[in-house]
Amino acid sequence: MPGNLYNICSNLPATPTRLERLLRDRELRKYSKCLNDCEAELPSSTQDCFSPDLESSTCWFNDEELLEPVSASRSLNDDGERLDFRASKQRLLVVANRLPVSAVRHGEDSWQLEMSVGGLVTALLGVKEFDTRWIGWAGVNVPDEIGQKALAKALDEKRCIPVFLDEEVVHQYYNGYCNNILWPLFHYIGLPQEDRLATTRSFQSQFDAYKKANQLFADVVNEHYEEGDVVWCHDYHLMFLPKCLKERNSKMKVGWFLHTPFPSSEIHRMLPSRLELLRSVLAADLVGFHTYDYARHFVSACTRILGLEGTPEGVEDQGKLTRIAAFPVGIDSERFIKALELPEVQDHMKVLKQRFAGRKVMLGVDRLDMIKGIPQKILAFEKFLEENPNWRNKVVLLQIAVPTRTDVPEYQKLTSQVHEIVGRINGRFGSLTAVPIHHLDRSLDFHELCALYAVTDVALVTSLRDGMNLVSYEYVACQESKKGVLILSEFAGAAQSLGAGAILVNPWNVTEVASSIGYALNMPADEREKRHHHNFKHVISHTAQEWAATFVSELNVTIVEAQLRTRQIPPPLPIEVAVDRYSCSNNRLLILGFNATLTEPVDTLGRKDSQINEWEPKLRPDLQEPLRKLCDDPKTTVLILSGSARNVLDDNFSDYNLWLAAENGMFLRVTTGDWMTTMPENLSMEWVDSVKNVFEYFTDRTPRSQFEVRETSLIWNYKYSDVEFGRLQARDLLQHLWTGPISNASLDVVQGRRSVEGAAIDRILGEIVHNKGMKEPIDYVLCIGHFLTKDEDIYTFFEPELPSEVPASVRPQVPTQVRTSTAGSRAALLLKQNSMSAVEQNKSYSIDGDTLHLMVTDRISFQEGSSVLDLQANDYFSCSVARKRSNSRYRLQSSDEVVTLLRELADHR
Ligand SMILES: O=P(O)(O)OC[C@H]1O[C@H](O[C@H]2O[C@H](CO)[C@@H](O)[C@H](O)[C@H]2O)[C@H](O)[C@@H](O)[C@@H]1O
Ligand SMILES: O=c1ccn([C@@H]2O[C@H](COP(=O)(O)OP(=O)(O)O)[C@@H](O)[C@H]2O)c(=O)[nH]1
Repeated sequence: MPGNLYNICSNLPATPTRLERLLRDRELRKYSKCLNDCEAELPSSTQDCFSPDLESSTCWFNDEELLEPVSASRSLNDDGERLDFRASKQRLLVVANRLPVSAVRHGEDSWQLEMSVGGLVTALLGVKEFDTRWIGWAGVNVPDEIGQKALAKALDEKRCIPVFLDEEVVHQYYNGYCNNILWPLFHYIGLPQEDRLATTRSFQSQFDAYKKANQLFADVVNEHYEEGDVVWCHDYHLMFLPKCLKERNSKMKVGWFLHTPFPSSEIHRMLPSRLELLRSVLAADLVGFHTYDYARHFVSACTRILGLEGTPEGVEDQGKLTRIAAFPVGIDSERFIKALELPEVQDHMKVLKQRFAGRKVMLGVDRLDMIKGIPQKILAFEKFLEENPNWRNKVVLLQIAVPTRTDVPEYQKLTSQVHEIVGRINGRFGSLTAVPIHHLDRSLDFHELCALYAVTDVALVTSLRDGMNLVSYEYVACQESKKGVLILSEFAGAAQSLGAGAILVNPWNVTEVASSIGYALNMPADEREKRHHHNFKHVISHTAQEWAATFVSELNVTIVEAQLRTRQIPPPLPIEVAVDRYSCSNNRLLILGFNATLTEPVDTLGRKDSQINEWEPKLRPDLQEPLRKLCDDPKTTVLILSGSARNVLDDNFSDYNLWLAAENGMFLRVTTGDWMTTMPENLSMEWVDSVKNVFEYFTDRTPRSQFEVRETSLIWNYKYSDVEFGRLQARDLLQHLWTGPISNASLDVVQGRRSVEGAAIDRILGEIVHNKGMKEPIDYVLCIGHFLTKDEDIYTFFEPELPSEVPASVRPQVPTQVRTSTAGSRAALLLKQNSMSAVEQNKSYSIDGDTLHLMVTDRISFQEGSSVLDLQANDYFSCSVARKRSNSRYRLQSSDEVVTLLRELADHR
């Protein structure tokens, strides 16, 4: 989950870390909710917050409830006084293509507002903690001023603000670019197959309209924006919006959330406007997705297509970090549960039960969209009937297919296709008195839908891809008494959350879906109960309210962090001084990066995607001579520290007398010796937090799995979980770890019998000191490299002035056996007794059945108190190469300047 809440101590330091800020926020929310809940128990006269009217059956939410004005959340201050949060409620501008209501015109200045259908609206209507205004399109063309004014007024009562789009823009932007290009592509359906030239032309004009529409949304946001507002942009319709907003006001807090899947970068790269869209989204401060998979795809699109740096936190471009995280949405479960008690809903339930007495009822509720897999669902049902004649008069499928995007030709084709299949099957298996499929081409009101959810035996969700699928959540919420079975597509985001209780299916496999129908219909009561229980627990504890609160909280914290981490551009390295101090010193350590430091500069973006991975760095020829001289100087130790693989360093440096650390320090060797493995032990907190987030996310969604934090490792154990589901989740978890938070970290993931483990160590320095048997302390350190953000700790590792009580978030991670003491302006490196040398920790593997064990052995310890570093502040030079912002003390423009510097040093023995 985003906003990991571990490692929180009660004594918060003066500068709280991100985690601490998030925790405070969450605690405050919980407290506030708790008070609200208590107030809900009081007689209504004592409440000053609005109670939703659930009596309305004509629309989902009544007027006041639609966007409930600020409710009174109360808390106590430190002195026990009551505080009213009303004044401090944060203003939230929700910007989405779709408003929660769609407008129908009844006269020149008269409008009727109807509830919009779709998961985005459902999710956002659950958001009640903020002072919210909703900006969007009312789903209708209003060319005249009188109409626009009247509609704006009607919407204002619901705290909605319209964006007026003319018919042509809607056609090109909404029907065209959004629903005919982005929607199918993001759901892996591909791009439209039309005449090539026509397609190219329409791509361009539709993309232009898309940008224009996004600018119109931005204009309305700007008009209503007040300083301090959070602007939360939603979905694929508004990928261009973050850029438009930030260009106008770089201080605006902008978040963007995608409700659909984000596809693999291989799919995204098909999009002609792939670069522009990614860059525009990255202008946001926080970018959210329903699942880690989608987030990972997005990060890899940014790294592969834009050539940017992916970090565990997000994507970094020239020192600007866009935070990327998973925020799985939920529903307002209480609303559904309470609705079941209402007389209207009870009446509907009674009618339905009578109508289908003696038959099992299966339910499908979808917008009539190709991603929902409606034909596949119906064909599977047909196959089930075909293979199970005994069920033919005993089961019925109710399919609610809400018309959607009806101006898009693909949707029109789908409607005819579905009608045709339903007709054929009803003709084949129906009788004079009953048909096996009841297909409704319309939406239902809230009460009817709740009743349907409550009385049906099986829900069938067969999406071919689906961002989340809230219908599955709603079904579970309404099944507390019946304990019906959920058959759920593994391609819906919800599969990751509800997979423990659902029967997961591949909707393309009609045979599998048909047999799952049989399994569900015959499932014994105790199994149904167990499965339902898992899912119900999840649905009521992961609500839409919590989703929004977490997102906004994370956005606020991201902004504070960005301000904190705004780093100075370091001054140019004073080469003369560096050389002068070098010549005065007796035991020097030179830590040199490789890529972009000792190699020719490479322009990543100038090369094609496929070339990025293939390029192999080569030591600059003009560096060979100075480097050899430096390596041969007995007073100088040279360490090449690189992300490159061992063979790359071997190829370039085998002939030199120096130390090589490959794969970001995972492997180490002196060129006269063999490669050794360094076993990560001291975890960088940044790294650990991201991994914990992932572990927590999966633990939360995999019943009976646990995760454990050990001194040197994190373990996720699913041996008590359902075997199949556990394996499935482990696979997703692993995949996410590899390509996401740990893609660049120095650690190993080990898969044992049903467990996933990771650990990290950085002890290279101790090994060098030990191996060389240094008698004199190191009195000069020069560290230069094009180290990326995640590796920048190397620059501050030796900082003599570093205060010892700096908060963990800004303190460089110092291995436990290597500590800098900060007496005066000197740093002393002490190696403590019983600490292990990195190199003496040898990893060995053994395979036992399907278990891979990893063992660590230690052999050597250092003498207590031996001081190996005696560094004056002015004998330490950390220097970044070709980076705009950095934690280093100095900078060099390019590797050309590195050549100049190393030549000079080589000439001063
Ligand atoms: O606004 P429409 O064009 O009529 O379409 C309705 C909505 O469809 C999509 O919903 C998605 O959001 C849900 C909630 O996050 C999610 O559960 C579902 O899987 C998605 O398909 C679309 O993303 C929305 O923008 C539309 O409003
Ligand atoms: O007649 C209907 C049928 C469905 N829905 C709602 O539409 C949403 C569908 O959301 P989901 O996430 O399942 O898919 P989406 O349509 O957003 O792709 C759910 O909240 C349903 O309750 C509705 O309002 N009226």
